Amino acid sequence: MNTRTVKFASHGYSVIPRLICEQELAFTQELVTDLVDRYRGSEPTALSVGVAISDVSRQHPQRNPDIEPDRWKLEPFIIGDLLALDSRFARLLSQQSIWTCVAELLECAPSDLRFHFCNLTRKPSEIGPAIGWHRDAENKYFASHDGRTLRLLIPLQFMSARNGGTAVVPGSHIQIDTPIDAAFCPEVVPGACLALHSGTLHGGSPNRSEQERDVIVIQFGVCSSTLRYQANETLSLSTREDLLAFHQDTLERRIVDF
Ligand SMILES: O=C(O)CCC(=O)C(=O)O
Ligand SMILES: [Fe+2]
Repeated sequence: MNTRTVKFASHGYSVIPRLICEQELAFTQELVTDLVDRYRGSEPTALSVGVAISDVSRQHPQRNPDIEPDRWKLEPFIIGDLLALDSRFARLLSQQSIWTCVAELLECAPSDLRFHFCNLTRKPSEIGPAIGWHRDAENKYFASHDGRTLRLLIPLQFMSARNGGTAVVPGSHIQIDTPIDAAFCPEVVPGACLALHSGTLHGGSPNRSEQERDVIVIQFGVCSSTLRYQANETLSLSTREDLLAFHQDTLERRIVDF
């Protein structure tokens, strides 16, 4: 086992430098800009898989103090099922570096890994809401019985405490009663990522800075796990090969359409 895997197992999180290359990052940023524009332009498919800043602010006013929900009905907080909205996200999701890294952290062969889902979670500058303290293992969207899932958070801008970065409580996946006072907000540069163990307590403050904070969240699991909850998202439970084939197919269809 390498040092990163040992540290991840004991701390419950890891900052992985240079997960994706500059070119991949730039491509993903373009896709996200497009997607956010589609949401702001009220495209029904984008709205149907999203949660607006207005929704979260109305539902949890304490998470977004002083923000008037009605002003932000077309500002996305979360956009889910990215592959359904733009098949080009398969290019990011099938990156070899991502699968190698996740297999290492979940201590399995890359062929045993499964993609669960991905989304875009945003804390827009000045109006981004806080995210309450939680453990992903307890979510009712996509979770396994054995807790062997992992989330990668890939920020598209520099992420830190200043712009509502994701704060983690180190060791809280092992020591269940670790106090939240022990939380720490790692700095993550674009192209790097924050990997989270499913049992690690995490959350984050509102973003009142002038910097955007867009994060691509990807959840992975292993093929041997049975699932407690399973969402119906495009290509859920795919292998890397399935995603590559989907991506290839999309490229060929685009060429034919052209
Ligand atoms: O966006 C964040 O800071 C956290 C997102 C998160 O907790 C999750 O997707 O599980
Ligand atoms: Fe989470």
